[in-house]
This record gives sequence, C-alpha cells and structure tokens, in this order.
Amino acid sequence: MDRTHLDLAPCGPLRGVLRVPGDKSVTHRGLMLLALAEGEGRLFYPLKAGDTLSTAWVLRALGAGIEEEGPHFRVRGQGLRLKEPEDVLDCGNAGTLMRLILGILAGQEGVFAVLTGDSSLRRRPMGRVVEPLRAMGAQVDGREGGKRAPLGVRGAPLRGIRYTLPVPSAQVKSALLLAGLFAEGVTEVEEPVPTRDHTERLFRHFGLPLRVEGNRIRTEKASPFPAKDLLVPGDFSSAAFFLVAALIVPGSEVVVEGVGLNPTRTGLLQVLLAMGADLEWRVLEGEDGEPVGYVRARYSPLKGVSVDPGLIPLMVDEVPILAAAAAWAEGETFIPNLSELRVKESDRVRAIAHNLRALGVEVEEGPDWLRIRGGGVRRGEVEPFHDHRIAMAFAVAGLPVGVRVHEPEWAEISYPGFFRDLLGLCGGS
Ligand SMILES: O=C(O)C1=C[C@@H](OP(=O)(O)O)[C@@H](O)[C@H](O)C1
Ligand SMILES: C=C(OP(=O)(O)O)C(=O)O
Repeated sequence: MDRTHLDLAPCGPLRGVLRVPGDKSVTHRGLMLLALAEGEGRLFYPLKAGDTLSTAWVLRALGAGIEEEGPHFRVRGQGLRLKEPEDVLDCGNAGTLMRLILGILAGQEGVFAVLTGDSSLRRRPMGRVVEPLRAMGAQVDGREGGKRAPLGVRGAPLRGIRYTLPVPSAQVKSALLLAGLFAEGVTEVEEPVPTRDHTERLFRHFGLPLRVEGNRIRTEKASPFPAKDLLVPGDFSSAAFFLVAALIVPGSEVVVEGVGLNPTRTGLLQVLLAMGADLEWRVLEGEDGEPVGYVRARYSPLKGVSVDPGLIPLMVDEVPILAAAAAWAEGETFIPNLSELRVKESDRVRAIAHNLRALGVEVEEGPDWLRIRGGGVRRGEVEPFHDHRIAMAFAVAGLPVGVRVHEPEWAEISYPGFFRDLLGLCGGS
C-alpha cells in the first residue's frame, strides 16, 4: 500500500488565538472514574482522539454507558462493579489505557478479561504494573511471563501494599492507586520524583480516599461514590507544538487559551525560558481541581541549554518538541535522563535523532541522552515511526523552511485536526 504524506510549505508568521483539544491524561482518567461511579455524569470537552476513543470503547465493553453529547460525553457508571467483557479488549495505541485499566480489572473479583493493543503497545513494558499488582494479589499473566501484552487478568481479592516506584511513571502510580480502591487495607505509592498528579486530583474531585504526605500517596478501599460532572482542560502537550512553532518562525505571536497548566506537566516552559523564549502564562481558574489558563509565545532567538534532568518527568512527552526548538537554537542543547523515552509509542530517542539528521541537524545520541547542535534546519522528509508526538514535533521543526511529513495521520492518536489548526495559524492575521 502507498504511504501517505503531507507537504508543508514554509510557514509565514503564526498569529492567532487557539484552543487545543482536551487533555488526554484527564480524559482517560475521567472516563474510567465515571465508569466506576454511581449514576450519570458528564465529561465536558474531553479529547476525542484515537487513544481516548479506545478507552471509551473498552469501558463500554465493561458495561459503562458512554454516549456522545455534542463535544461532550455522558457516562453511566457501573458503581465499582464492571461486567465481564465478551471479547478481547483492544487498547489500540494507548499505554495509559492498558496500564490503568489493568489496575481496575485486577480488583474485579471473578471477572476475566484479555487486553491487547497495536504492535507498538504490544512491545511496551507491562511488567512495571503487573509485578506490583501481583504483590497485591492480582491474577495476571501474559506474554513473556506477563511483561508484554496480550495480558489476561482475572479479578481477585486484593490487599494494599507499600510500593516505591522504580521508574518515574504516573501510569504505574495510577494503576496501583486504582487497584487500591478495591484492596483491603492501605495502598501506598512512594514516588522518588514527582510525576503528573491528575489521578490524585480526580480522586479528590470524586471524594475518593486519598492522603498525600510529601512523596507518599495513600488510598484505601472505596465505598460506592456518586458521579460528578468534570471539565477537561486543553492539553498542554498539544499546546506545546504551537508554542514552539511561534518561537521559531520569525514574526509569530500565538496565544493558547483554556489550557491545563498543572505544574507536573509544564516543565517545558522552564526549559524554553532558559533558552531565551518570550513566553507569558497565567492561571485564570482552577477547574475541577486542575489549574487552567493561557500561554502566549512570541518569536524569539533561542540559545542552547543543558536541561536539568529533574525536569524531564515534568515534560516527558514534550522532549520531541523541545528537540525541534533546540534545532533552531544557537549553540548546543544537551537533554539527559531520557531512558523512559526508549519505551514510548516509539523509541523516541532514536526517532528524534533520525529526524533531526533528516533535517540536516547534527545530533549525538547516547543511551539516555541527546546532544543537539542548533543553528536551523534544511528542508527534508520526516518519519513518525508510528508515533503521534514525533509526527507533530517534526512537522513543527521543518515549518520555517517547509517539510514533507510521512504518515501524518499518526497525529490523530492525540490530536485530530492538528495540521488544520497549524496551517490555520500560518500566515494568519
Ligand atoms: O499517566 C499518564 O496519563 C501518562 C504518563 C506518562 O507515561 P509514564 O507513566 O510511562 O511516564 C506519559 O508519557 C503518557 O503520555 C501519559
Ligand atoms: C506516551 C504517550 O501516551 P501513552 O503512554 O498513553 O501511549 C504519549 O501520549 O506521548
């Protein structure tokens, strides 16, 4: 079959005000918690894209009623008790879905389910959730002894554990906290470095048991809880592409409104500021537990920096777009602490290095670091490696000079309409 591609002409100054689609992490979690609640609740402005539509599909197969209401979802919960699915549950490309739903299914006593996904998801490490869930009493098996999907799970009585995360992962933390809602006793997760805290904020929103003391997060067995409407903020990870596009195309000024500014997600802003970016942002409201506001970005000559390794977990999905900014900066940018990027939808360290080279940028790739020699890119062809963030980041990297993006449809995993929105700003008034 012929591969698709999209040719983007050099983009004039980006100008305008934009809202990006709903936050992917909050949409996954909002759907799951509403499916476990009693009664009906609405999820306002959720993300409707490949990954989160997989979540809606899986939850329907587990008995939840999920209907579209214009841009929103109306969810009828099952009250902590999900139904046994009739068929295999296809998690598509979504790591967050597979890991979090495993935590929920582990505690559904007697319910049997099989989880699978696309070839990318079947390669990704699942032992990181399966092992601690087994320590709680979960009955899970799968390929390579449960390290990879397909995974089979039969819900069993669970008991709380204390667990220190060996890798910084909000997905592992969340899977254990969700399992903790079904476990006897206390479940405690300790995270050596902070990761996104949407699950904790949503537990509070729904009145679920939660205690946070420093870097220890505790929950315990939940009683049935009522559904409650939830507003999903714009996804900062999607906004990041437009912010960097504005920073690298001369004459640009872009404002992204209604975007989530949870500090566990916005590490990229700190790095871009250190690179000399003209950025301004403000939290205007805290909607249902998540800070929401605007970010303004103006074209700025950027300079290379050495990125603080501690910031990486707070910008784990923004490293590809940071690499695009680094390619346009003067001097060298060093990005450390990238081992987790090797196990995302693609090996993102490799994918970044490949695409930078394809655009004529000098780059050195270490086991868990990248060194990027900036100075601008030349016209070339970029390859998404079946990875939405790579497709969008390298479309932006090539924007000032024009670029061919192969298989641009990968963007639809987290941002349907990305290219329409991007081109809408190019040369806008
Ligand atoms: O919890 C989440 O919603 C996510 C956590 C991160 O993954 P890890 O937990 O593997 O770091 C991130 O990369 C992913 O896009 C979404
Ligand atoms: C890593 C990502 O998602 P997931 O792990 O849910 O596939 C991402 O969206 O960049």
